[in-house]
Amino acid sequence: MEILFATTNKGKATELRAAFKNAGITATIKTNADLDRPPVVEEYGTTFEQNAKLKAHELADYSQMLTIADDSGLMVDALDGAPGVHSARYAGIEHNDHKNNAKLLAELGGVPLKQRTAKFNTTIVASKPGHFDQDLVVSGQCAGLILPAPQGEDGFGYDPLFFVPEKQKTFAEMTTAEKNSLSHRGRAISQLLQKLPAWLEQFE
Ligand SMILES: O=c1nc[nH]c2c1ncn2[C@H]1C[C@H](O)[C@@H](COP(=O)(O)OP(=O)(O)OP(=O)(O)O)O1
Ligand SMILES: [Mg+2]
Repeated sequence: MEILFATTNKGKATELRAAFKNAGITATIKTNADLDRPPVVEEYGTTFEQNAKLKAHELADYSQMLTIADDSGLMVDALDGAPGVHSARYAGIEHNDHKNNAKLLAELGGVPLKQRTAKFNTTIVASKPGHFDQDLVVSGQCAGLILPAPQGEDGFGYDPLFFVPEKQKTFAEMTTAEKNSLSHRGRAISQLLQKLPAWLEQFE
């Protein structure tokens, strides 16, 4: 089986491929980087589900492949749920992981650790070209704390700031397998893998 993962984020692709492999699924996962001139999707939705559908539908139309997309974000309680759906462009137009992390630390300046609670969400949509009314939608969440300084070198995005109390580690201090075992994305992927076989049967 060949699946397009409609993403420009290499970290997401690494995690999804590892999770599929760990579950014994021998699918070939392509991403936007494997396509010739893939469209750039404007993520103007107000929910994770809307943005995941925008990405899945545009790339499914373009590639005519079975396509999945992931829209994720970090909700920080002390910031009333920000950056949320705006997590990728938190630092503005010329955003990158480093600038986004710096902005998050600045916004939380002085807030004590106990009040730095946060939650990650991933929503994954699976879409079949021509059948967007039958999208499969799954989600996963993970609770943690935003540290006052980065810790760890692995992962991507906000990983060095996201501390998981049960493990006493940030996501950036975990292997891909360990992060997948408890992360928002790992949980969403396990939901996806549970539901995918029955969902695919509808189209046979
Ligand atoms: O596990 C994660 N650990 C740390 N940070 C994370 C994670 N998952 C998403 N993030 C960050 C990356 C991006 O700043 C934003 C999601 O934005 P989001 O639009 O879903 O992803 P993206 O623009 O990086 O890639 P794409 O839309 O092409 O799939 O939250
Ligand atoms: Mg994005």
